[in-house]
Amino acid sequence: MSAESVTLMKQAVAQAAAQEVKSGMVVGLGTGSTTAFVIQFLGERLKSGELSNIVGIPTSFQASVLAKLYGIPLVTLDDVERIDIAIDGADEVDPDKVLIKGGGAAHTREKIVDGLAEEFLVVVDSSKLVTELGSTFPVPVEVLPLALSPVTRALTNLGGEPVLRMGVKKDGPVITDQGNMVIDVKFATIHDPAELEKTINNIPGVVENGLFVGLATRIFVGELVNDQPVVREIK
Ligand SMILES: O=C(CO)[C@H](O)[C@H](O)COP(=O)(O)O
Repeated sequence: MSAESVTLMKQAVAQAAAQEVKSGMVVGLGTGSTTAFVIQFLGERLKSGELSNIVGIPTSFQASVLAKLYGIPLVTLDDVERIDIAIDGADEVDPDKVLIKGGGAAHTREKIVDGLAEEFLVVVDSSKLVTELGSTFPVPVEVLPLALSPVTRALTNLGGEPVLRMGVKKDGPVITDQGNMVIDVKFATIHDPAELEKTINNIPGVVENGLFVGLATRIFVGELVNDQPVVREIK
């Protein structure tokens, strides 16, 4: 599929998701190329007066920069008692609505914000739908730098193939917004994602992993039908 087609699907699903936000809502702002469009569309709705009085909670430096660019007022978790809706992307979505996230190394803050939201709306293009979790994407694990070696060994002992994520246009590893590193772990199969999520997080030095189990409430999928972008919701 061409890059243009994927962009069309991302824009369509982002537009549909942005319509789910109502005036006065506290909105979790996800990270990635799909949610970048969501933030843009929310900003446009605010500017046109169609939407008013929303505030955003960013899940990353990227989300915060985009929100400021598009005029969405930002607050922190200290300022609000609830998050009405969080809209975020994913790297894989399985039939049970279990996700792998963290392609942008933002899964730690994403899990906090998305997990607190009354509604967590996932926005993906159809390429992210998988029948077997972990078949196309490794599980990202954020780790404190001092614990890199023991955590890597522990992940190997769990049956994974850990690879330290390296920067692009930057020598050395990717550094997260929290100042940590990311190990991408490929598992041959993931039989019990809930158990694996807990087991990985139980390794001393692990901050958070990208398995999102039981958090997504709605999934919007953008796809192309007869070359036209359409959006469907997975029930
Ligand atoms: O989890 C994420 C960032 O940590 C992203 O939501 C995920 O990687 C999907 O990104 P994109 O919309 O660019 O495909």
